[in-house]
Amino acid sequence: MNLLETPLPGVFEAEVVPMRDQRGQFARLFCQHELAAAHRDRPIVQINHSLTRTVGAIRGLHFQHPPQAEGKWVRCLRGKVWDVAVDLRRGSPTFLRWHATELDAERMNALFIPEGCAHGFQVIKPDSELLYLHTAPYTPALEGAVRWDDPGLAIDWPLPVTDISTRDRGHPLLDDAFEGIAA
Ligand SMILES: Cc1cn([C@H]2C[C@H](O)[C@@H](COP(=O)(O)OP(=O)(O)O[C@H]3O[C@@H](C)C(=O)[C@@H](O)[C@H]3O)O2)c(=O)[nH]c1=O
Repeated sequence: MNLLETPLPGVFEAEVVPMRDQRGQFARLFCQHELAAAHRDRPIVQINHSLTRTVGAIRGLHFQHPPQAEGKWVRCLRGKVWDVAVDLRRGSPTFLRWHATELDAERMNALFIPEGCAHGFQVIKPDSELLYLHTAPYTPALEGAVRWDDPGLAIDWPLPVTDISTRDRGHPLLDDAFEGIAA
């Protein structure tokens, strides 16, 4: 596994080097030791999966507030998505900046989104499946979100949006008083 820094502190991309033979391949998807610079000693407490059918569909941008702020590893198991992390951490040198990378099932690369960053993605290939490893349990009462088209973020989505949940369409925009969330 190769761990790559991104412009956002604490956001990392992990590259996987699958072992191939005549039967197919074998790949290590998570290794606390090899990914320690990103993952540190956080636990993995939930593993989730999603399927998103339509090219151009967007999910996000989601995070959880403390005391259940979560880090998550996001990987595409089928298809390809444009995956984005948004820095909402109060006092961060990259506050309100975003970083995106393509997560491609053929590359098996993953993105680590730390506590205090929102996450979302847009589908590039139909029927894309994502696998999430979470460091905190899903806690609906502490869910937070920012809107995919917030002008204060100006995220450069690669495709027109073709599908989005009613909830994600309705998140409020950030206002000038927003100072970030404690991570
Ligand atoms: C996220 C989540 C949802 N659910 C339920 C709630 C709801 O009935 C259904 C679908 O939930 P959502 O619409 O929130 O699913 P979705 O929009 O796919 O939510 C996900 O979006 C991406 C961008 C992320 O980063 C994830 O952490 C997660 O927030 O599944 C769980 O039971 N556990 C979970 O961890």
